[in-house]
Amino acid sequence: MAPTPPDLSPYDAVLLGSFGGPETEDEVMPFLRRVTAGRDIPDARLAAVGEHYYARGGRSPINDLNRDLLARLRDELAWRGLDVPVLWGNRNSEPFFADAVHEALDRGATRVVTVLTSAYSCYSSCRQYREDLAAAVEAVGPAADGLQVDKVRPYVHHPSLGRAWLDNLLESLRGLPEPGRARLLFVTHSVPTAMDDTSGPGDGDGNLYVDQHLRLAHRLTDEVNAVLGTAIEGELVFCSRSGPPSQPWLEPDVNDRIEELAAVSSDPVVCAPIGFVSDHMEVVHDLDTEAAETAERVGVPFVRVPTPHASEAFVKGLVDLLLERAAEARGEVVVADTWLPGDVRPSVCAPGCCPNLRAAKPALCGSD
Ligand SMILES: CC1=C(CCC(=O)O)c2cc3nc(cc4[nH]c(cc5[nH]c(cc1n2)c(C)c5CCC(=O)O)c(CCC(=O)O)c4C)C(CCC(=O)O)=C3C
Ligand SMILES: [Fe+2]
Repeated sequence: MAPTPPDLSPYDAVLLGSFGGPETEDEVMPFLRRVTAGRDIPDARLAAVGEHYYARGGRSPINDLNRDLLARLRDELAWRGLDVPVLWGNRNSEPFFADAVHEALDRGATRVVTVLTSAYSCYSSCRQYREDLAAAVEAVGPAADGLQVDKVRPYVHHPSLGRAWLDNLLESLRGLPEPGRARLLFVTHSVPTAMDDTSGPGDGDGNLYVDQHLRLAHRLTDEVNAVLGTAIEGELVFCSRSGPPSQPWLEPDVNDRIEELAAVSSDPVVCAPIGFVSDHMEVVHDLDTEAAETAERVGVPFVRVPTPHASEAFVKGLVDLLLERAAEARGEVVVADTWLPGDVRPSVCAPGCCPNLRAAKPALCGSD
């Protein structure tokens, strides 16, 4: 019997949704103001982050990486015989979500399925994207009345993401003279503790953001040790804290932890930035530049594990997630593929999940 051909109906367009970044020096300050509008980010922090961008000619790697991801998503969809427009939109730089909505309408789309470059649950990783999608549809006006925008579930649990990280971790560890002596630091973006406390469906205990990272970190550590026959220890650390010093953010900071570890051992630290899917500024600046310098200063070897971006398994997994979402939209019974213990999050967010702690705003892709 021939296998059933993949079916993306009822969707007639795919949207790759991302954070965005500047591409020229002139775009740096407007981008930073857009990202931090209405937030308590000290001026000194903004100036410092501006310098990270200026040191690279004002160009963040994120948009180029997304152009590449877009091309590979198109190839993978075409390879599976799926002929749909694949659009790209960002929260904080061109093409904005509203540009993507215009393009969807121009291409005759009526129902769009979105996949984000953010895999986790919390306000910054999920609801803020949903709010910005709602604002974009609103800004386009009546022309967008017939357009429905859905998204795939937070995909930290998906086996393809886990396996892409596992492959990259094994390759990095095998490059060391004594892999068993490595210390694994799983790195993600710090957020205010209040944002982590309220992350999740709203009827639970919160802390879903940290919990999802811990589950992926544990599984990866176990798999690595099983394959290599080692007893490597892994832990979760954070990067890119901003906010005023008075506001508590998730800790420990990756640099502080490297210093602490160096005080007791000169074993190598292997940093896997599991909070990110590609090498954007948090990775190339905060890890490859800053954390690498910290490690050098305190005398421990530093290795940074490649992000899943370039992995074929990762792109195939994103297409599997789009197809899973389509089957769900058609009312089929879907058993979500998962690599981690604990609940898979739904693709339609619950009312009040991962709340905006400043102001309630309309959001798409939810049941509220
Ligand atoms: C959880 C999370 C992710 C991961 C999920 C996802 O991928 O979305 C993420 C990604 C990113 N964050 C990015 C850039 C920035 N984030 C900032 C500020 C903030 N991020 C926060 C959280 C997150 N951020 C938070 C709580 C703030 C404080 C202000 C606020 O509450 O909103 C600032 C302001 C300056 C500063 O304070 O650092 C910048 C410039 C870029 C682009 C990098 C590039 O250009 O290559 C990317 C991918
Ligand atoms: Fe950020």
